[in-house]
Amino acid sequence: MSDDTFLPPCQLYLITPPAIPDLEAFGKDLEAALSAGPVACVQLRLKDVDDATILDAAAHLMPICHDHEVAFLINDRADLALAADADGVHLGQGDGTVESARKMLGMDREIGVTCHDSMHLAYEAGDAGANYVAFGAFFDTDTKQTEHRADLELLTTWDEVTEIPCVAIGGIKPEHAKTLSDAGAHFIAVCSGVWGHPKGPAAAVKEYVAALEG
Ligand SMILES: Cc1ncc(COP(=O)(O)OP(=O)(O)O)c(N)n1
Ligand SMILES: Cc1nc(C(=O)O)sc1CCOP(=O)(O)O
Ligand SMILES: [Mg+2]
Repeated sequence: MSDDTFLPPCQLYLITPPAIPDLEAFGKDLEAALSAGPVACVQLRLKDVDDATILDAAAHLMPICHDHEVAFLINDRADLALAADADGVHLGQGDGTVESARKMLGMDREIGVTCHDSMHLAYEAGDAGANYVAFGAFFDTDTKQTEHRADLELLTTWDEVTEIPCVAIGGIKPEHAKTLSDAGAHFIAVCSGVWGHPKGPAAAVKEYVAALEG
């Protein structure tokens, strides 16, 4: 995700829905989404399911991502990222330390860290060796109950003071993409805006990509 020599200024980062009742059907949606335009990363974010379900979903979805040269990360659990041979893990503030995830995953896998609306948390994550930091929520979202609201200035300041990429997340619709990119986001992370788009995920990806290029 972070070692390409030529990258557009801001790329799309897809988050899966928290429940995937039909893996076959979701795999087709994912294939359509990734065929529609450039996506940097997909994060498997299943909630309230057992480990076997996460590993089964990873085994099904990761090859689709890799066929498109898209990184595949697992949310919350470095141990499952390792067991699934995923490209990395996304850690929240309660999901364990970067240091212990790094010990488990080594240097070749990505570790991203939720930093809410806090430069302090972002510096801590960066110092601990995170590959990216995530700020949010930028907008209202029904995907998750959020307690923090990030602003554009955070992205701009972070972009000015560090080389570590930052992700913007939370209620991001296509019309927000350019503003976040211009402010300094290196990735915009989207769940419902893609999987819940009335015209389907492929149309959604096209809209986000066009907005980012716009
Ligand atoms: C890219 C990205 N940013 C933030 C989050 C949120 O992570 P976390 O705070 O651990 O909350 P949950 O997603 O686990 O509910 C994320 N998953 N991805
Ligand atoms: C998983 C997640 N984390 C957030 C944070 O603010 O840390 S907001 C969020 C939900 C992202 O989904 P959508 O694109 O549907 O709003
Ligand atoms: Mg988490």
